[in-house]
Amino acid sequence: MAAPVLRGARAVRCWSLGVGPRRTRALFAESVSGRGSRRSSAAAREPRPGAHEWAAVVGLEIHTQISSNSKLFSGSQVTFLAPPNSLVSFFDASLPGTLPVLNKRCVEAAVMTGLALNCTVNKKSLFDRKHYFYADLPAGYQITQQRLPIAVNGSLTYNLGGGTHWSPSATKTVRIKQIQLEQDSGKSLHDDTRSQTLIDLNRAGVGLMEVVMEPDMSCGDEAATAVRELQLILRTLGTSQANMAEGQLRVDANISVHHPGEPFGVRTEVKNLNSIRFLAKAIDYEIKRQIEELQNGGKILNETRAFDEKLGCTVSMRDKEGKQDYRFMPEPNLPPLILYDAESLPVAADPQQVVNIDWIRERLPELPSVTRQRLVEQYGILPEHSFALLNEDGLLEFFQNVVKETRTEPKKVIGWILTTFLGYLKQQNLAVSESPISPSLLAELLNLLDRKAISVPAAQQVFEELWHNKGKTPGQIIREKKLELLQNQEELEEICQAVLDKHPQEVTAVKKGNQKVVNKLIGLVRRATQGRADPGRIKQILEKQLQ
Ligand SMILES: Nc1ncnc2c1ncn2[C@@H]1O[C@H](COP(=O)(O)OP(=O)(O)OP(=O)(O)O)[C@@H](O)[C@H]1O
Ligand SMILES: [Mg+2]
Ligand SMILES: [Mg+2]
Repeated sequence: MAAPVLRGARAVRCWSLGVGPRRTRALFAESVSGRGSRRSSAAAREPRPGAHEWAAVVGLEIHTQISSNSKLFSGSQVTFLAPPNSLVSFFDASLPGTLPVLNKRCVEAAVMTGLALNCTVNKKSLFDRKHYFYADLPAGYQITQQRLPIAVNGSLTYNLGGGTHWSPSATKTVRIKQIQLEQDSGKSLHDDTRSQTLIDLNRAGVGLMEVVMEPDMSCGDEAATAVRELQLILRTLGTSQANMAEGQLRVDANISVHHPGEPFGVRTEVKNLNSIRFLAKAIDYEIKRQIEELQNGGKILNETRAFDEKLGCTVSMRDKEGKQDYRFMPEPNLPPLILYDAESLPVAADPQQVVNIDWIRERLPELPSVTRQRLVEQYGILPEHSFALLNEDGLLEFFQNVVKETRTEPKKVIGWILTTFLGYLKQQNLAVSESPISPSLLAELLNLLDRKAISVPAAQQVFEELWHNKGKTPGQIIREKKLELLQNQEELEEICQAVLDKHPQEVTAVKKGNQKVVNKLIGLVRRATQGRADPGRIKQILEKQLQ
């Protein structure tokens, strides 16, 4: 049962790609009932179930830069935006006679990432040379792990509903085939005015993890959500900053289409996608293009394509038909990479020289999926809110600090954080760390609201003031602007009566049974008190006066 359910759900998500929801549901029903049931001779003449349907298959290769002060095999520094060619050792420039020296920090990062992604970490892995010729690869080969990578057979779970429409059924898992350690290349900068290419080797030799996923996804939205979850995990671990805009995380998307029940189609590979939005767009475009191509009697070539951001389409770069021969060979200058666990660790081992998998496992931080679950249990907030708290850097800490300092229930605090606070930040494009309001100020404001010293609209007004006038406290603002809630019952009763006296028509309508008009009257009283009266109390008084 699992496969058709998944496929149905996937296709629904992708129906904008030309696979309509009605047809998708039909496919689902057919796949279920068709299984194991004998087909009548009339049915046998009908086209096979799924023959007119298309299913898309997506598999990602993700290159992510390891957070480390130095490169994978040399001591050169790793810094973003350093002057060109200022971070290049003799080894990075491939001078003869130089040898690679493996960076332990990069190995630990790959082990940690592998463990967080439920992989088996190989106690022995191997390095290989992958040859290709490009000006920004001075050695003519890249050191990678082709035969035996550092981690294999993992999984990544993500939720398509994420921060808005979370539901258990939108939880998906993609299998991870392997994680391999490899070197990054340099950068080629094309100078069109002088028609020349300039080479910057600062990035040459920086440590990368290539995370290869199995072809388990089926549209841009799934790929985008999976990559976002991976980014969050990498940042939580501290193994990569995974910032796509700075090139620290780059995605190659492999895409094919086929008729359900038939073997997978020929894949194309869209290289070097550097934003989540473009990743989703490129995949959805490519699925649509391939379906159209096949429907028009064409063929899909096993080719490498690029995404043209301006035109929003993919374009052919080079075909893989004559499969590029990378002439893989074992890297002769690096011995097998041996890792240990508590059991295999030699007694006299120098902790500086060995990597102990168990030691790393014990120090894994709380992973995002566990944090979310804890937040839901601890604070009673909705699962989608737990996603939203993790999606913004520093937001969870801010929320927790507010909760610590206020009597207001976390369930109410979350509303202020996700609607008001985040709304203001977004409007001004600010990070949480740049907020003009501290957690204690917001907590103070919520305490006043909790004590019913002010109304909700007045609290919004105080928030606005706090945001724009640094240095003031909620108490000061309330006094200055006279925003205290009207506590005096007699005064409030007088205001209510005055409103009723001024609006005889509304009074008659209510008396005739039109209860909706009461809301209008409450609004009028609120206006008369400049939002300083509690709506619940106004309602009570009005109802009494209208009897
Ligand atoms: N039929 C298919 N449709 C879509 N994706 C596929 C299909 N078959 C394989 N894939 C995906 O293609 C990717 C293959 O990556 P892998 O690194 O193994 O090889 P490669 O792309 O040939 O090598 P390179 O690292 O040089 O790009 C995987 O992410 C896998 O899930
Ligand atoms: Mg690959
Ligand atoms: Mg590839």
